[in-house]
Amino acid sequence: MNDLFKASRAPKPPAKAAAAVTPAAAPSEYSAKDIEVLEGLEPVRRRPGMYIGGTDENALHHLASEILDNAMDEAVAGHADRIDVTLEAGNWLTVRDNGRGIPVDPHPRFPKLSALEVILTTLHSGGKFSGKAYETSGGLHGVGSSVVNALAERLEVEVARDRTLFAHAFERGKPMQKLKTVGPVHNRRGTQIRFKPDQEIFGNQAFSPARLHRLCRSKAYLFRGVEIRWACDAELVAGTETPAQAVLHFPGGLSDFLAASTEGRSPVVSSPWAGEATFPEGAGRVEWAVTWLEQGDGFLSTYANTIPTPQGGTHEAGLRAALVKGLRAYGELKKERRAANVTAEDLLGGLAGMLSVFVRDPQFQGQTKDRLTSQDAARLVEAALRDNFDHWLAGDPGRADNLLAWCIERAEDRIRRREQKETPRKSATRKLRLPGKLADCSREGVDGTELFLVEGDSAGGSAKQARDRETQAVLPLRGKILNVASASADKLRQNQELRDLIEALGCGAGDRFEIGRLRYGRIVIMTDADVDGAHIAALLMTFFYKELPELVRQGRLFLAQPPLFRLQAQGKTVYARDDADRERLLKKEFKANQKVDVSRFKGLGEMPPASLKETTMDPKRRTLLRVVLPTSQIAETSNLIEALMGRRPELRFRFIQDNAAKLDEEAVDA
Ligand SMILES: Nc1ncnc2c1ncn2[C@@H]1O[C@H](COP(=O)(O)OP(=O)(O)OP(=O)(O)O)[C@@H](O)[C@H]1O
Ligand SMILES: [Mg+2]
Ligand SMILES: [Mg+2]
Repeated sequence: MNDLFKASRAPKPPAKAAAAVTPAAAPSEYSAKDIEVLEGLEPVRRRPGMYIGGTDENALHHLASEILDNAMDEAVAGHADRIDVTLEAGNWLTVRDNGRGIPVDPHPRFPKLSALEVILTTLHSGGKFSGKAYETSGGLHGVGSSVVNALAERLEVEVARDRTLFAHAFERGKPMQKLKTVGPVHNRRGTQIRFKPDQEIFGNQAFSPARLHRLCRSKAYLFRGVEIRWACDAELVAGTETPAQAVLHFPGGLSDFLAASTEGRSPVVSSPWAGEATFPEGAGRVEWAVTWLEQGDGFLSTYANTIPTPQGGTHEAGLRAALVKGLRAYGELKKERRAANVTAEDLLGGLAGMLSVFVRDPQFQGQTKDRLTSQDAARLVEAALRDNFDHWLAGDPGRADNLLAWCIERAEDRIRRREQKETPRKSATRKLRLPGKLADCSREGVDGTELFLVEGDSAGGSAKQARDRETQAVLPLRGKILNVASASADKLRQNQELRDLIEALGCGAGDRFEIGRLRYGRIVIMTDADVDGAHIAALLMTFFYKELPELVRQGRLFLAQPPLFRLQAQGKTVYARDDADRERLLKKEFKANQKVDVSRFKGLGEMPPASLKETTMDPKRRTLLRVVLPTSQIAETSNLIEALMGRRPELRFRFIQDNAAKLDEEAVDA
């Protein structure tokens, strides 16, 4: 600060020289006097972006993080075990801890000021530079609390230390008076900071209770030695899911966090990989909890000294390395050559996990700390996790084999997609282009092969796991496909979903249809057992009827019959197609007084792959409906389809239902 002060007094250039070069008041005049040196907290107010990444909602919440991080640092250092976070009406936020309290004695370098005032009004002042007062803190730059102070309309601090309560208040970074000694206190110690973000900087934006509550919850998961009490003005959360009050304390740590975050989603492995380890030579420690999800996207949340690092960094790199190397080594052990193809992307795509490190003297990118850059973290994390992962894999071979098979499948999907992209370039003559989301079967030709058309990516994920990879291919179609009967030929050709479908079939459509190039023996429409599903099935049937009638004529088009209900009682499970079927099965399959557990599938994506296979896909056990158009009725059918699909959308559901019923008599399966 003193250096800066001196710099602002830099000698001015001689007035004469300046006048000789440029006429006074010329617009291009630019000299040393234009160079400003901002003092105290002024730079923070002038350029908030440099300290909190902007002035948007994220930046606003960053203020809360800074204050909470300081309290967490105090807890992680072992001096506090309780933090109260309170959001009041008017956008006032209070964070109170029961730690040591910010020092209030006069600062050796600025004897007229308390350390508290120096901390809050001077950038780069703090107790976390040397690692003496804190071992593994999230704070390191010594700017956090002063930045918050600068950007707060008003900030009030209370410090309870040595049985005395002290108070100090600031407005936009400026002290309102000297530090006040309020008087003696008992049963209280620590720091309380209450502040309201400055509307001059943030406009009308206000703290989001949901976001603050989430933040507090994740901090409590990250450090089991702390209890965070969340409280919020009841009106701010009325009608929302955010509680007005909550006690957040999680002795299970990250494992609890992971369980809560993946509730209701089915994992690939029977139990997560979780644990903790300390780094050698007191360099810190690491805690993690990781699982893999059968469907949908995963997530990896990483933290360093309880600070979220959404852009990852070196700790994440260490985790990736441990996972990939560990899995490949396991593959080698199992003599599974394909494991060598597995990359971090294959492993991480469906991974759901959390990684939290505590390291000394962390390096982050910028004050918002979105990425950890400490070089040694990668090595420390990899070394600590690698052994543990190897043990976990070896400890339960069934679980490890599942994971390996799942990763190999993803690797092969990825390689196939890449090859498909490259094929047209390589061989212009063969011209085999397949849509990226098609999961093809390994057998070639129409003999015994089937293409399943499924509704949406999540059902697609289930179907891919439930299929027989040799003979069954899966193509997920997104959303409602175009209504073919009322769409122009041009529009039809532009529709991506239909183009993908035609590409997958290989035989062209309309006048370019060539049955000899058909790639599958059967095409099976597999949609959810609900109105939407029926609608999509109807649209697809119409499409085949209009564009690929030969396939229908040859009896290659089918409707799958996924169940809507699962009925379970003591070791017995049966599946029902609809309400009537359910009632029938309840009477037929179970005793009258038996307690039967009936669950309804919301969609195919919700069905465990094993059930989907058993009920709907496995050729030995399923029922398929063949779509048949007797030649004599083609003219009539054509009218019907035009009428239903072209102009009367409300009748679509009836159409498919009626037809399904009619077709039932023709139910086939070879
Ligand atoms: N709740 C608290 N309890 C005890 N000391 C605190 C508390 N909050 C802040 N301090 C002290 O004030 C100092 C300055 O805090 P500030 O947030 O400005 O910087 P920092 O935490 O050191 O680093 P960063 O800028 O990375 O947050 C801290 O280093 C710590 O010594
Ligand atoms: Mg801090
Ligand atoms: Mg400071």
